[in-house]
Amino acid sequence: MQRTLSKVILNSGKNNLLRSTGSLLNSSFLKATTNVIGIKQVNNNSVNSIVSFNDLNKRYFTSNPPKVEEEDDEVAPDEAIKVQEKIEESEKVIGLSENLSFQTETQKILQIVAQSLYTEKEVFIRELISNASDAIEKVRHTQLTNASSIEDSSIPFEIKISTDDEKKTLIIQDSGIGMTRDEMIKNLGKIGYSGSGDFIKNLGENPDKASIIGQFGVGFYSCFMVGHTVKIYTKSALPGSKGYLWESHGTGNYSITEAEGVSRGTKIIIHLKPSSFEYSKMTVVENIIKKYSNFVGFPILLNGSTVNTIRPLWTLNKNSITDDEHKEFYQFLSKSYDTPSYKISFSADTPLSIRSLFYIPSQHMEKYGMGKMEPGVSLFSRKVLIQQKAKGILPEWMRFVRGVVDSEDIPLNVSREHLQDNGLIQRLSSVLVKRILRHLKEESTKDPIKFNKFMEEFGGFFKEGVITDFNWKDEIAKLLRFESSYKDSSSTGVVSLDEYVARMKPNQNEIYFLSAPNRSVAESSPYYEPFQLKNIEVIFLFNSVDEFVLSNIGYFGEKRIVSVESKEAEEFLNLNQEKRSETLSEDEINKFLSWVDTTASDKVSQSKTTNRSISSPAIIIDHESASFRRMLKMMEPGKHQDLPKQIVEFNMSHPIILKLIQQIETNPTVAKLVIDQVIDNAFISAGLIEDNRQMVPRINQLLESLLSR
Ligand SMILES: Nc1ncnc2c1ncn2[C@@H]1O[C@H](COP(=O)(O)OP(=O)(O)OP(=O)(O)O)[C@@H](O)[C@H]1O
Repeated sequence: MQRTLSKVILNSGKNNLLRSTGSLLNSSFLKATTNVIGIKQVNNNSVNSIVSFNDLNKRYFTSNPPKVEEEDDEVAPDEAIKVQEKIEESEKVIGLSENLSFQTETQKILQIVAQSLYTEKEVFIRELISNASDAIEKVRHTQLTNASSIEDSSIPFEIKISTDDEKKTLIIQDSGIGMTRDEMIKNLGKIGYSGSGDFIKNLGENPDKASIIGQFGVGFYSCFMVGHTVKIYTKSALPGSKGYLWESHGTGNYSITEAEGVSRGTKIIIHLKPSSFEYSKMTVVENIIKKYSNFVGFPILLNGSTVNTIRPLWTLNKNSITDDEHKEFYQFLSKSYDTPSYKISFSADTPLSIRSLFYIPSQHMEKYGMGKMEPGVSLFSRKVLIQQKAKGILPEWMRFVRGVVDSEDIPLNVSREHLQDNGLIQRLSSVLVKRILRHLKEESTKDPIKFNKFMEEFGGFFKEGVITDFNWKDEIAKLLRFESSYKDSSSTGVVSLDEYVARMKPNQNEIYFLSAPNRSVAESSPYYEPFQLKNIEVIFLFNSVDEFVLSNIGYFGEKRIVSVESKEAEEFLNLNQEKRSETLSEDEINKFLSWVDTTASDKVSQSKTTNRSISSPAIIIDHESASFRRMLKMMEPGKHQDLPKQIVEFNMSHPIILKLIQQIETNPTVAKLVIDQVIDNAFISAGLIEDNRQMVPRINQLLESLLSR
């Protein structure tokens, strides 16, 4: 029975046969057989009009139906009809079909969308789910504001998706606001943009069509990228609304037919093109839903099971989210197993609509040389994913932040390639960076120990920020932590620049730092000595990059940041120091200095007396930073950098200098050895000597002369 009727229907691809069988189909016989063979729709069409048959014939035989290999069966079916026949649709069309044309501009845009808008075809699912979610949002809102004005108010808010690998169809159904006949014509028949004519003209041959089109609402049309036929059953939520079938091949026309058995909302049936048959497979669709729409706020049921299990936490009231939920969400986002050290939730309505939730991990892998982290923030618009791990939402140095930003001001089709150049994204980014930095600042005062630990782990990113992100360097500087000479039982071991400034001496205008390999070297440095004597705090830097970071900051507020080895430090110390009472006459001093200039001319550019209270005989001032030298060397490993001559200051009260002066004439060989060693020692204190092996023969000579006295 089934086979016989199928044969009749399947052979009915010929127009006249359809006509001749019309009366046969138009009978109670049909009703009796539809359940058996499952071809309700065709039968229903036929029941109601011969015009519909013609329509069907025209639709499926004149607009390039997909080529499908014939089955090796005596009743080899025409796949186009077979697909149509076997669709399980509870709806029945009633009345005549109304044939309508898409607006001219829409036709052109449809063509472009179907051919070139998206490089990834799979996004049509995202677009349709997004529309479904919007439609449910609208009905929910209407119901919340006026419960009586909703048709079928007991239907649950959900999105149902079903795949049929045999029929090569994909159905997406929502229980949303639906559409009236006029709304369908308005919303689906034309592009919702008044200047679309100009738009098409401008589009012309522009190679970047995707980013231009992305500014306009063309989401629905994306289903024609994968479908040769799209049918929509829809019924508006307005009480007393009729149901309709909208149908098109995405070419110039569409039809609208009244239908019964349509439930509130919209049901889209896509008959897939052979090149897109994969979208009739459940696993393929499931992965796409999880990728793009996992956080849509309504349940998405795929073939009966809920797919989106995670609540869109960023849209919820932050007090309603448990720590466990945060942890689960963070782990989902970051694909990790740790607990985030901070969570930052931020929402705003003006000037931009923003719902965001950020997490800061407890550790990162870059420090293990695992390569640069990918950005970790995904961009959503109304809970629909625009781009995963989007570049440009946060600056690159903030790549350790994981999270979600949802802004309904961002169009779904915003060009991903040009996200960073988009003015809206730049504004969004600016607001978000400010909030994250502000939040971290608050955390630093709330729990300084926890914050310092965090900075120990992530400080490198912030330092990168100071160097690479001019816009935020001052704000970032407030979060940096450094070791310093300051000791206090309540101190956390590190200081912020704000804390340093608060402890500055009344006449101190500069922030002083000292680079050294470790604390003990810093504390025994002759450069630190005068500061220690005067009880002036000095920031200790133990990492070559830190000096570079501080020189990039330059000024912290009004306060200049300078090295203790700088001219500025020298001037400050001079101001704060009584002139040393020299034991030598001016003549003796000048004689000594000119002897140094000639004897050590290979290393000394200028010799002077020092006013610093130091216990060393000599010191180098205003020299090239040792850290910079090390960094340059790291950048150009093979290149030898000659050490320039230095300004050396001598402590004319130091016993070595006093005794040396006495021996310049009487014991010139030893005097030369001594002055060379004194100068080298000053170079060592300044961190400028990279290889001290060259000093060994000289030290041996000195020891020998000492022992032979
Ligand atoms: N599932 C649906 N339920 C109700 N109305 C719908 C549905 N899908 C689409 N529409 C209507 O059709 C219009 C056009 O949809 P389309 O996806 O092309 O653009 P859009 O949603 O306005 O913009 P976008 O490009 O951001 O998706 C929608 O604005 C909406 O009014």
